[in-house]
Amino acid sequence: MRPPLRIPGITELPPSATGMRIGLFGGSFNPIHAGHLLVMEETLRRLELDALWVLVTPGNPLKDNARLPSLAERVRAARAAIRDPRIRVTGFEAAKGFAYTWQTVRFLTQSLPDRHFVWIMGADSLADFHRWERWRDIAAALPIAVYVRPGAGRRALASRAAATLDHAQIDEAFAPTLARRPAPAWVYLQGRQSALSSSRIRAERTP
Ligand SMILES: Nc1ncnc2c1ncn2[C@@H]1O[C@H](COP(=O)(O)OP(=O)(O)OP(=O)(O)O)[C@@H](O)[C@H]1O
Ligand SMILES: O=C(O)c1ccc[n+]([C@@H]2O[C@H](COP(=O)([O-])O)[C@@H](O)[C@H]2O)c1
Repeated sequence: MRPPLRIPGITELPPSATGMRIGLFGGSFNPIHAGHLLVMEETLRRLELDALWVLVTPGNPLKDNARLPSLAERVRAARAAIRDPRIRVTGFEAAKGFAYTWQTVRFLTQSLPDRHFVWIMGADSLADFHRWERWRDIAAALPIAVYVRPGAGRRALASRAAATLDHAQIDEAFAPTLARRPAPAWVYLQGRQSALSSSRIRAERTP
């Protein structure tokens, strides 16, 4: 029998977790803000997820991470900001030595094949998704939910990834079925929006 998988920050993974629908929300969270919390709340509800795992990245490979606060600080702040017990925060990618999302996705989908994982991203991330390492493998490994973000919608829907995956897009009316669909499958979720961004918060902090 497979030994139980331990992921720091993700408490129990009981046998009853089989079939659970779990959202994976990766980010730099430098810092976490109300826009992130809105995406978590809305995707939990609209995708009818059982749980959501916040994956605090050691560093987005497409960003300059020279001034990124430590992983521990960002994990701590994210935990302090989140009240919903269905949401767990982990920085486990760093401990595993994963620099790229395809590695995280492959590890989780292979280690826990009886869970239904969905990757969650804001619309700005879809616009750049074709620049992610092995992005086609990510899209082939698990369904993806893209959440609307002010100023990013047009760029996202006109992006290379959206065009390549056009055949796999489902109507948002079917969002509750997304997690159980075979990949590739993705949905673009419209809804309440937040114009907040970490970069704006950082800029306002700088004297
Ligand atoms: N206001 C928002 N609305 C929708 N999605 C968002 C919003 N803010 C962040 N996201 C999404 O949350 C995830 C993590 O984002 P991240 O931690 O980089 O925050 P950010 O505000 O985009 O940061 P920065 O401004 O430094 O780029 C990404 O998928 C991003 O698209
Ligand atoms: O794997 C990649 O090439 C890759 C490129 C850009 C972003 N990502 C991931 O996308 C998530 C969002 O990153 P960020 O910085 O926009 O919050 C986070 O989990 C990153 O590790 C991953």
